[in-house]
Order: sequence, then C-alpha cells, then structure tokens
Amino acid sequence: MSAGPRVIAAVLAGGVGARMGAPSPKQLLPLEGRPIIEHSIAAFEASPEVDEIVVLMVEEYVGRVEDIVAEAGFGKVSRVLPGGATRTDTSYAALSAMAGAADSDLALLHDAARPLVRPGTIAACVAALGSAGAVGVAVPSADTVVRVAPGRTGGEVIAQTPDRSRLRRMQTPQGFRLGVARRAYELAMADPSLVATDDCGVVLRYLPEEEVRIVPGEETNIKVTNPGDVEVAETLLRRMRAHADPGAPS
Ligand SMILES: Nc1ccn([C@@H]2O[C@H](COP(=O)(O)OP(=O)(O)OP(=O)(O)O)[C@@H](O)[C@H]2O)c(=O)n1
Ligand SMILES: C[C@](O)(CO)[C@H](O)COP(=O)(O)O
Repeated sequence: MSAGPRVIAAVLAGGVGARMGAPSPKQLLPLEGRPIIEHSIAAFEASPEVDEIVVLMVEEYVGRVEDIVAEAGFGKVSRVLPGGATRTDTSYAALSAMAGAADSDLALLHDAARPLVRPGTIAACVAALGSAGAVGVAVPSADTVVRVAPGRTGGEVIAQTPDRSRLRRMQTPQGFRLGVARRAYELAMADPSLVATDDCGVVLRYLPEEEVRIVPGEETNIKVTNPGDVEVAETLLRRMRAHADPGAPS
C-alpha cells in the first residue's frame, strides 16, 4: 500500500501589520488571551490531514514565535523561519523551506492573520487537491463590486460592474501540489513586473493552463487587518463556540 502525499502547511506571518498600527505585528495581538498566530497554527496542528507546519515570521520576532510554539506544544511545527519583504516573498520562502518534499506532496499556504479558519475548510482543501493542482478558499461577495478608473475631472468613476454572481472573495488556505507551486513561483520570481496579492493569482498568471479550483469558504474566516478586527474576531469566535459548532476553531 503506498502512502498518500505529505501535506505541509505554511503559516505566513511575515507582515508588519501597518494597517493595524499596533506596536508589534498584529499576529502577536491577543485573541481571547492567546496570540492570533497561535490560533492559526492550532487549526493546522489539529487537522489530521496535515503532517508538518512551517511558520514564516517577521525576522526579529522569530524567537517569540518559537516560544509560543514550544509553550503550546505544537509538535507538527518543524521550523520557524524569517519571512520576506512582501507576502509573495514570504510564500516563496515557505516553498523553499519545503525543498526536501516531493513535487507530488501538497503545500497549504495560510495567512497567520486568519485565526478563525475551521478544520473542515483545511480538510476540504486537501480533498480538492486530490483532483486539482491548485485550490483556493473563497466566498461569494454580498456587495456589488466595481472596477474603477480615474474620472475626467478627478476622483474615481466606475469603469465596470462585473456580474456579481461570478465574483468571489479569496481567503486562505490556498493549496497546491508542490510541483505546480514551484513552477509558478520560479517564473514569478524571475519576473521584474511581478504584482500578486495571493498565491492562486500567481499560479493563474504564470501557469494559465493550470485549473485553479475554488473551495467554498466561510464568512467567519476573516483576515484581521484593521483596528477593530480583533474585537470582531473575538465576537465571531465566541458565537461559534456558544452555538456548540463542532467545526469551531479550538
Ligand atoms: N511580507 C509579508 C507580508 C504579509 N505576510 C502575511 O500575509 C498575511 C496577509 O497579509 P496582510 O493582512 O496584508 O498582513 P500585513 O502585511 O502584516 O498587513 P499590512 O499590509 O497592513 O502591513 C498576514 O498573515 C501577513 O503576516 C507575510 O507573511 N509576509
Ligand atoms: C491572500 C489574501 O488573504 C486573499 O484574500 C489577500 O490577498 C492578502 O492580501 P494582503 O494585502 O496581504 O492582506
């Protein structure tokens, strides 16, 4: 009997949290008494599909995260490494940290700033990677989304109102067969005009022949980004627990 692919999760925590404006990176802010990053790592630690976790942290806080990992007893975390200057650089560093894994193994890239990811969502990503080389968690948009352009007399005007039924808001995890992510990132990192806001976008741009599958996500999987978002996350977490939601994060 052959073993299935190894599943390696990368928790991306290399950002400084400029929009949050806290004195330290937002992934260290307490959420119900535990650092946000601890909740994010805990979701992957608790997922039976995940074999190993690597964490990419702002360089000066790597030691702090090693302490968090040791105190929480996260046995799947193999390394805490410095992140890069941009999120894309951090994703590339994460893939480089997986150099010993096979092209057929699976990488799940997750924002540390999304502490409410459910184990069920992680499981759905891994399941989808059974028949797809690239997958991303997404939710429909409740708002109408428009594309804007500079106005003739200044300000912004609406250039296009895309069909909302075809629009999705991307979240994480985003998962890849390692061979797919490696090929896409090799091309991306060699492109001086690279602009990317997520990892599925990198695959879509550099490997257009690759189908990037959508995995339905949850509205509760918010990205803690701006002041006030920690309070929103705490309210959501309490509500998920109060409703005895079996899929609630631990
Ligand atoms: N150089 C970077 C930038 C971002 N991230 C991570 O990517 C996720 C999503 O990014 P974002 O919410 O933009 O975080 P920050 O970059 O920290 O926020 P800001 O843009 O406000 O500075 C976060 O978990 C963040 O730590 C990263 O690993 N490396
Ligand atoms: C990857 C992401 O969370 C998908 O929505 C998002 O694009 C990250 O963007 P950020 O500007 O780095 O927060």
